[in-house]
Amino acid sequence: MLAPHPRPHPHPRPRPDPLSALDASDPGPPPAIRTWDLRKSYRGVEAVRGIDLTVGQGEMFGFLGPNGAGKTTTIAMLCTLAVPTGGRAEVAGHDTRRQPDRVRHAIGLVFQETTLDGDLTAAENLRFHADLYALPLATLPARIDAILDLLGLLDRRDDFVRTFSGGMRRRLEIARGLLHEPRVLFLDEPTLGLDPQARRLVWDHLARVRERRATTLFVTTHYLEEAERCDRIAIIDAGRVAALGTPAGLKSVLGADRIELRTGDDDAAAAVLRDRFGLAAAAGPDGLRFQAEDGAALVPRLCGALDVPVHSVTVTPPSLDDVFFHYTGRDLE
Ligand SMILES: Nc1ncnc2c1ncn2[C@@H]1O[C@H](COP(=O)(O)OP(=O)(O)OP(=O)(O)O)[C@@H](O)[C@H]1O
Repeated sequence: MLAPHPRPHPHPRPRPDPLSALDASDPGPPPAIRTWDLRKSYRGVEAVRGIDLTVGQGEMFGFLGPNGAGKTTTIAMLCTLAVPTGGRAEVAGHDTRRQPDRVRHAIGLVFQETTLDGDLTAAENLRFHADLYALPLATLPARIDAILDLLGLLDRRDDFVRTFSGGMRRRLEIARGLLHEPRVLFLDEPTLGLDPQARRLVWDHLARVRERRATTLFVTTHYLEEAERCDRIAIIDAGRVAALGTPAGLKSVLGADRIELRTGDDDAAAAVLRDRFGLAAAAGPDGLRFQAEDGAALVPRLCGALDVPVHSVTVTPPSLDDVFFHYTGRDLE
C-alpha cells in the first residue's frame, strides 16, 4: 500500500509553453515518465525486474497486470515512495532519486484508500490540500472552482463529503490530485468498488482532464473497458513489460478472429473446414469454434462451401482480454 500524499515542493513549476513545440530548435518538454531498466527487490523477491518505459506528455497510459505483477511497486518508485534497487527513472524530466522534491511537485496521486475528510466540505478538503502545497491564496477560490467544475462537482462545492456517493468522492480525490496542476497524475485502480455507471463517469471526467489540461494520466485498472480508453497500455507480468502498445495495435498483433458456427451437421461442417480451408475446429455443445485471420471475409466463402444448413455464425475480433491472456495466461478482470 502506498502512503497517500508525498511532501510537495514549495517552488512553483514553470508551465510548459504549448507553442514551444512549433519551434524546431526547442526540444520541448521532456517525456512525462521515462525509466531505464528500473528494478526493485525486497529481500529475495524481485518485484520489478527491469522496466523500460517512455510515457509522453498528455498520454492516458494504462498499466495492467495480474495481481503481484509489480504495478504498485513501479508506481511507488515513480512517485519517490520507494527507492529502486537498480536502474533509474525520471518523472517530468527529474530523476526520482536525485531530485525527489521536484518529482513530488510534478505529480498528483489518487490511490484506492480515501484520505478525504467526510466532515469537511468539498472546497474545504481542497483548501487543506492547497495549504500542504502552499498554493497562492489570491487565486485559490478560482482555482478550486475551476477544478471542481472540471470534475463535475461545482454544484456540490459546499456540501459535506460524507454526503457524497462513492463515485463523487473518487472524482473529488482526482480534483484534489490535480489542484496543484501536476504534469503527471498517478491513479492506482481509481474506480475499484464503483458501479459501472459511476466508473464510466469517472473516466469521462478523466478524458476531460486530459483534453483540457494535457495532464499525463498513468492508470492501473483491472477493467477491460477502462483499458480500452487508454492511448497506450503496458501489460506487466512478473516484474517485466510483457507487451506495450495501443489497444488496437496489441489486438492486431494477436490477429485471428474467433468464429463460432452452428450448423445442421457439425461433423460434416468440420470436415469442410479442415479439407477446404485448412482450419481446425473444436466441437462443443454450442457448435464449432475455430480461429481465422479475417473472419468477416471468410464467412461468405465458408457458407458457400458448406452443404449443410447454417444456423448461426459469430465472428469475434480479439479483445484486450484475449491480449492480456495471451501475455499473462490470466484474465484481466
Ligand atoms: N514491501 C514488500 N515486501 C516484500 N515483498 C513485497 C513488498 N511489496 C510488494 N512485494 C512483492 O512484490 C511483488 C509485486 O507486488 P506489487 O504490489 O507491486 O504488485 P501489483 O502488480 O501491484 O499487484 P496488485 O494488483 O495485487 O496490487 C509481489 O510478489 C509482492 O508480494
